Amino acid sequence: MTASPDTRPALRIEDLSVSYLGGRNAGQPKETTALSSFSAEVLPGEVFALVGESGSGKSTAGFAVGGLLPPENTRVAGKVTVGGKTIPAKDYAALQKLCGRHIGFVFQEPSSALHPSIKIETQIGESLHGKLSSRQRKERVASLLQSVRLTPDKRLLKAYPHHLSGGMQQRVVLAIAMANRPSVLIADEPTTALDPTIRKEVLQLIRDLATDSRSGVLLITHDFGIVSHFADRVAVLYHGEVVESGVTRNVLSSPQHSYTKSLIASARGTTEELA
Ligand SMILES: Nc1ncnc2c1ncn2[C@@H]1O[C@H](COP(=O)(O)OP(=O)(O)OP(=O)(O)O)[C@@H](O)[C@H]1O
Repeated sequence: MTASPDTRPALRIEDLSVSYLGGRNAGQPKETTALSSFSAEVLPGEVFALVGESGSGKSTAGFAVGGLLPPENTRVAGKVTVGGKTIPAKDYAALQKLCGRHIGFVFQEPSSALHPSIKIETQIGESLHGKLSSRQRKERVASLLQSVRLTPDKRLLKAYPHHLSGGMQQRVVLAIAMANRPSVLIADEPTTALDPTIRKEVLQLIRDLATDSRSGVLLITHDFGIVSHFADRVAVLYHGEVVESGVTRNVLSSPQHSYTKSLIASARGTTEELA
């Protein structure tokens, strides 16, 4: 039986392995295995967190899904299914074609995702695929801005990124990432660079966008406090391997692995901040 579109995973990753050839720094071994046989499914409308400390391979997983790893020094195996298409992870070009349409990305630094000398209205408008009249384009831009809780007034539409706060910039990046109603949004440390007072709002917005749009969210974070507040399910990554995964509240209430326990213990501050 074929699964109906809404029960089909938003993203399926099967046996994804990634090695970097030649270390990042002098003295590192010639080949670093960053990810070993990683598999995961993100369902429509859910937030699935990938959590681990620095170097555990989280960003590598997100980049691999979008075909965004440097081809000259990576070796990749496995499969990615998104938007109803299954693509070998080593076919970087085919995966890149899905970016912007079936896969949206949000990274840590909003200012580097936005063009510094293009107005907000134009940047969002240009990210919309398909044939649209200029009136339809304007309407979609306004509704996208509203969906990220920004008022689409003239002042914002005609603003350049540097006129906006970091939190507003990240909302604009989210509007662009969601512009073509992607199957999956990959959010890699989306609030790490933001002021602590607005982190909760942006995370709640990502949570609500998943629910409202039925996009799946792959939330990449080092912080179990964020996971505990905003993720439905979680996979814990340690040295490129999943050591534990499950429904967030179950993992939180009875973590099985000592590494998971240490991540939970070190997140107490954020858990309180986000409460
Ligand atoms: N361009 C690169 N060249 C060589 N090794 C790399 C490169 N990028 C990442 N690595 C290695 O791959 C492993 C996983 O790195 P990755 O950045 O995916 O981890 P991460 O969990 O996202 O960490 P962080 O939160 O610090 O970005 C690490 O050992 C890292 O040193």
